[in-house]
Amino acid sequence: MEGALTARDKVGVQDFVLLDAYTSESAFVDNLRKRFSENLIYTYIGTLLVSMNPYQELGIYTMSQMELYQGVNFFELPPHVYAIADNAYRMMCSELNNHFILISGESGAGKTEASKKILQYFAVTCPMTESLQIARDRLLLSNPVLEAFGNAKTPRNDNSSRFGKYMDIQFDFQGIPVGGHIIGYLIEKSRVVYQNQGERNFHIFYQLLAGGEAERLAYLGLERDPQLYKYLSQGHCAKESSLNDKNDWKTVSNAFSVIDFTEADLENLFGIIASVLHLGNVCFQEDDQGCAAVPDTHEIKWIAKLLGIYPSVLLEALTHRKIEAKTEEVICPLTLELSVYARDAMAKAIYGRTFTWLVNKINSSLVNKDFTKKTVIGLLDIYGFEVFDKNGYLFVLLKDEECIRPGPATDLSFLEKLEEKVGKHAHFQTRKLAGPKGRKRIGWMEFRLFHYAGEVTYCTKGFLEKNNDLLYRHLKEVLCCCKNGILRECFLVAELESRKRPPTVGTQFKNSLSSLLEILISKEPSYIRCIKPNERKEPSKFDDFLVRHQIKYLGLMEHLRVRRAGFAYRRKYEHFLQRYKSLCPDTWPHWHGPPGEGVERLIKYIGYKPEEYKLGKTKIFIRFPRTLFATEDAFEFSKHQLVARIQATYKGCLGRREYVKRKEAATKLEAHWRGVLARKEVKRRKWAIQIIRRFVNGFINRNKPLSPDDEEFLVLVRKNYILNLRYHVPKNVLDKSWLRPPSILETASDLLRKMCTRNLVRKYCHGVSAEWKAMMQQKAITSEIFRGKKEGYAESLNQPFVNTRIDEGDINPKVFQLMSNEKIQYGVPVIKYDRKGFKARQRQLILTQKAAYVVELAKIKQKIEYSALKGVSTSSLNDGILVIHVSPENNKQKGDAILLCEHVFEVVTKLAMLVKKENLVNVVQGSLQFYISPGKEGTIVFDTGPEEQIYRDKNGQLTVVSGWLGDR
Ligand SMILES: Nc1ncnc2c1ncn2[C@@H]1O[C@H](COP(=O)(O)OP(=O)(O)OP(=O)(O)O)[C@@H](O)[C@H]1O
Repeated sequence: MEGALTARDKVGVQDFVLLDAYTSESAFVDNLRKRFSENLIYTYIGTLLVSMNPYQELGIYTMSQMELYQGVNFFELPPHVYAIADNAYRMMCSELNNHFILISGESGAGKTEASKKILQYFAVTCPMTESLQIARDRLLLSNPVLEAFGNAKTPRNDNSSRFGKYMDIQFDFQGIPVGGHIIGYLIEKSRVVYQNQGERNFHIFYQLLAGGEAERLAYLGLERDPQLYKYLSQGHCAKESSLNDKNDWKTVSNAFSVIDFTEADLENLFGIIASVLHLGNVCFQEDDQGCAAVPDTHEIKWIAKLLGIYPSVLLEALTHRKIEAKTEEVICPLTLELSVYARDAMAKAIYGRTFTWLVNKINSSLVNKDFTKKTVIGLLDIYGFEVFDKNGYLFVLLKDEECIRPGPATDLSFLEKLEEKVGKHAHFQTRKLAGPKGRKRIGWMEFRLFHYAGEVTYCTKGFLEKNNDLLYRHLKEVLCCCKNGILRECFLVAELESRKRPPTVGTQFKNSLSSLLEILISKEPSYIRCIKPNERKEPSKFDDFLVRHQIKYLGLMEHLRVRRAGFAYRRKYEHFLQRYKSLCPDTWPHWHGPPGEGVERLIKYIGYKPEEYKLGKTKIFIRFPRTLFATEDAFEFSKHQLVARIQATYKGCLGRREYVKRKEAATKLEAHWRGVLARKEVKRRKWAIQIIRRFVNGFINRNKPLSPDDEEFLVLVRKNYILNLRYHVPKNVLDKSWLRPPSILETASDLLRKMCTRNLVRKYCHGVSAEWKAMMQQKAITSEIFRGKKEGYAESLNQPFVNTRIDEGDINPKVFQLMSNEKIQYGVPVIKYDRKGFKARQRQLILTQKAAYVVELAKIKQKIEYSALKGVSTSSLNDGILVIHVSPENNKQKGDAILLCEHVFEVVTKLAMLVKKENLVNVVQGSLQFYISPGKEGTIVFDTGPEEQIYRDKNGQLTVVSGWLGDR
């Protein structure tokens, strides 16, 4: 596609600057025709775009085309309206300045279409955020609404704009369209009440009738047929096949909802539109006095209802006029003609002001409430110049004078005034001033101007009236008091109070122009010149004459000549320097001298040849586009390097900043941490000092009464002692060991020791059986008897007493036998038990029954108590001799028994326990006496020796030798 496009562009030249015969109008037209025949409707003259209306869809406004032109250098692609839009946009973004695109051309040449294409281009290609989409939609949808109210069908253009329009599109710093502002200039109000043959009123009337819902029409008192309305049918083309009013109504209704119109707004708005239609149908009749009267008030009632006025008040205002005479107000009736004038004036006034209200309303929905700095691209679609047979209006200031002149002013007097003032001007002619030849072509009421664009004849009929644009005060008062919300805003009571004459159309136009100039002067311009190829709106038809005519009055040849002869490009020094300063080290990044000198230095550095440029007072002029393109290319190239450098510098800067930040943070952290550590250390040392001090004090005051200084020390001592004691607690009752306490803990230690012993004893006692207990009691008695008295006692402690111990060997008959063998008649009392009691003592030890032993002893006990047991003797040495002393009751009875006993301690203890006699046991040292029977008494000598023995010595004395201790 692109390739094909490029190939087709070879048809003719795409920039008139490249035309060889650039002074020839024919060559110019030829080039246009050639390209037009190939559907190439756009051609450049330098940066100006010439656009031919193709009157057909060419498929050159697609999304892919928009993408193609986005961000591309102006001359790199074939000429296009998108290239103009993109160029302005990119310049605005890069230079952050304001731009406007001026679109001019005759009516029907394609200005409105071009501005719509530009708007769409921005809407599609500019960056967008979700929140700003609504602003974009409103910008786009404001167009159909404005067109419905401000466009109309004319013979030249089915959708002719009947008002001047300037639209600002506002962009934020990122190039996002964020809002807009529209200025409407001088809507053609006269169209509301009158249309020439082949023309229509504004579209909205027809759209409402064709598309409005039945209920809405009924509410407004309207019928669908536009022919029924005088204001819609004068041009005899109310139903135009090329226009689809029904569909357009839908578009407009939808747009209303997006641009924040409320239901009340719409009711008021269509109330006004319907009122205008009803007004047109109000008919007047002349009464007998020649005054105007309304025979049928049907329409009046509808208007009164829709605008909220009393019908009688409205009726009076349409047929009467208030005249202020000194202090009085006089109401006088109007003639039929003046009533018609008043009616039409009212229709024009309410439509005209409603249109202004509409523009303001749209503006308030487009306003961007963020007040950050915006850059704008303005779109100026200026009125199409129309060359009619009769031109009814010319904006000449001189006219104004005639309107406000005292005395009767007529159209003829105006013409005379013109002749008087500008009659001598070469471009002005009237019938009177024309020569005999020209006179035939010009009427009495006409004058002719020789415009740059061509000759135009103007008719002065109705001139003053149109210029006056007067709405009778009476009607104004009525409208100021009406209930319709929109009209209440449009007609303010303050206006009535002002005695100033309202500005004429001419003055309004003049004012608009000067304010427009002010808006434009601060912006960078781009131009689009639209050309209409034929009058019949036919595609592919190229009317040489018509085109030539437009080329002429659009000044295109002139423009081309200037381009070729002069300098293709001119730029203020500041802007040029600002853009290209990066190309020269002296001007980059800042030039501090005058901008002109900076530019000089810059172009010298980049090597401009003298013939390529000229330096003016404030601007540089570059002769050839190629010079500028080369500079631009160099700039593009340097941009990348610059970007890299800026990026590197910026990154470096960021890096350094980050480094410094981190370093500072690290230093802070370090300092803080050190502080924390130091404080901790100080605290620790302080604590240590205190502890040491207390310990020292503790040592010093160890033997003094307790003082706070010793406390720590004591705590430690206590703690240590207690902890140590854990491991040295005695394990049993016999263990008498105990950890030596420090002096301060002696009392505590004693207590603990007692507790411990008690505990061990309790534990021990719990574990002691009855038998064991009994034995222990016996052992206690043993202790009483023998402790410290008899050798071997300590060793005996470990030997338990056993109830079953007594056997034949226990009370050993050995001694007895020893005695009897020696024929010593020692009698040993034999204890015998029979059931009849203690009867006999036999010389026999008959204790065979172990169990009987105790029993026998028990029995013996009683007997011995009664009878003869006097005591028991043992030696203090380590022998087993036991002598039981008995005092015989008679001579027959034997006395003491001498026994040798293995377990002497046990036996003696048990005996003592049985007998219960105090001091029963006698532990003797050296020897003991015994008595068996008279004459048989003797001594037992106890001795120690290396060997145990018992023997009788020569004297018959019994000697008992016990082993040295340790041997047993
Ligand atoms: N680029 C185009 N492609 C296709 N058709 C176009 C193009 N430009 C204009 N037209 C056709 O020409 C008609 C008239 O164009 P447009 O309304 O833009 O003229 P204009 O210059 O704004 O006229 P006026 O000054 O009367 O408003 C459009 O309705 C459309 O049918």
